[in-house]
Amino acid sequence: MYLGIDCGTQGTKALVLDIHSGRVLGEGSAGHQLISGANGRREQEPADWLQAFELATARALQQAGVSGREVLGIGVSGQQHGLVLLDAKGEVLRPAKLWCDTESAAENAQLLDLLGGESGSLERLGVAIAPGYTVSKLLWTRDHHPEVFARIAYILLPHDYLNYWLTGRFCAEYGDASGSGYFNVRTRAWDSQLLESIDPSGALSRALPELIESHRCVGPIRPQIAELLGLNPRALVASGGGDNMMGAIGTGNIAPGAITMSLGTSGTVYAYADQPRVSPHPQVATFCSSSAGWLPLICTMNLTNASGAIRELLGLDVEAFGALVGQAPIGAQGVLMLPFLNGERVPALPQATASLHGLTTDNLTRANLCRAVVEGTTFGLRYGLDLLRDSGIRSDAIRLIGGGAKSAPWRQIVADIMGAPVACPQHTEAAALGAAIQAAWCVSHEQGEALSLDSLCERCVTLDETRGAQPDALRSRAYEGVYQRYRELVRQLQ
Ligand SMILES: Nc1ncnc2c1ncn2[C@@H]1O[C@H](COP(=O)(O)OP(=O)(O)OP(=O)(O)O)[C@@H](O)[C@H]1O
Ligand SMILES: O=C(CO)[C@@H](O)[C@H](O)CO
Repeated sequence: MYLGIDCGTQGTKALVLDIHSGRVLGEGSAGHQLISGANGRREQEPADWLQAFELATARALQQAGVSGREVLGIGVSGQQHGLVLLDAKGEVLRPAKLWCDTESAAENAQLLDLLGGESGSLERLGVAIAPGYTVSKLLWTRDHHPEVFARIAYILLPHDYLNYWLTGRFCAEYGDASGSGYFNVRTRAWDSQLLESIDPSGALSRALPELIESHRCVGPIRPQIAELLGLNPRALVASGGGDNMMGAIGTGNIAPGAITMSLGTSGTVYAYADQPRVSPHPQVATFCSSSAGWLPLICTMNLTNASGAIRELLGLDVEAFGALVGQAPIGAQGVLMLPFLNGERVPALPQATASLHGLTTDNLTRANLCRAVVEGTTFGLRYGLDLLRDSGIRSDAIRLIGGGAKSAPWRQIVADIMGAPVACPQHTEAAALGAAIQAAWCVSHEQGEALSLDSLCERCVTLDETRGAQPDALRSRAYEGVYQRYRELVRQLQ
């Protein structure tokens, strides 16, 4: 048995994978609190993640009906880019700023200037640092909390922190590290010099963890944590990775050709690449994968947070919301929503606010509002997919995951807007599944009987034939006009 954990924004999900049958035997989840501020602050207490880890694990084991003592390995997936700061004793110094924090957007702009703009950043790091990346949070901490900054002894990403809690070892792996903004994706090494421009004393560079390969284990679980979680004290903890990297493994996206699209709190679209072919488009992030390759990705910051906001405003549950989306026609009778409630990364509009366009007395209906938010958020993903396509990435078929993928009308809208067939894996908790699969891969290496990741994915990732969607040429054509209107409104905002 392998345990896969995904520490996300809204909560932690856990699942138990039987590696021989490739079946998920049980799943569990537990929520997290979000600390929000009007200035774009989005933070979480790492202690919350630990509590949720414990609860979600207990629930998954209970549903699976297996003893935790059967667990041979644990894989952890985490929200990318979050900043966890520890003091010399390994204690958390302050709440973690998250991937969706835009309070530090000004610091990102400052660092981008230092790097010579987006082109300078692309040339030096292989990625153009964007609001939300870890590096800007370090500069923000220096300028807003100098007393905390002075005590930094370890800099970790969320999943690195959970691995540290599990094993007592400070380390990082390439996939998640590549989203830090102080990592060179071509050479797969930290860019310590960039950190020295934030702190010339060199203390930040010294606080960076050691990097390990994706197929390695961090080490055995600490006895007291094994006892707390009711797990096998000999269980090994895998390198783990960022949630998108793990989602790639959990959708079998570990070779060029496939596209994974996630309709979660963030919207992401990503592919696998076996070379770091850096796109000339600064909004395409050529991250490393957590399967020994690269992961060109685009990320939108407004997806189910925006659909959820409209849904809650109208007092609807997800079923009623989906039914209304299905009732409205393509283009929501002229109602178009730019859903940038949280600022936006792709298109690059960190300071943008959301807006509704084209309202008249005739079209202001609940159904049109629901349709407009789903279409508006999906257009953001199309905008990103166009950038990926323009960078030479194939998108013959889309593997759709995340909460929004549970909605049949949304799946059809994705197929029509992207002009590509959509398939959903059996397990939409792809990041937790990917983490469990990666754990089996890492443990097999540790035991000297290396399994191929390919064969593991083939066994554990299956598609759900009942939840696919095919694009329809007529509908796709109808969407093209609406999408061009979206692009024009985005251009005006830019
Ligand atoms: N049928 C549905 N239609 C529309 N939205 C849905 C549906 N089912 C779930 N959702 C939304 O999906 C969201 C959760 O998605 P998901 O679990 O993928 O998020 P996530 O990004 O993995 O979470 P986290 O932020 O914790 O990482 C919730 O906001 C929920 O309202
Ligand atoms: O910021 C990104 C990707 O760059 C998000 O997808 C987070 O990983 C969400 O957890």
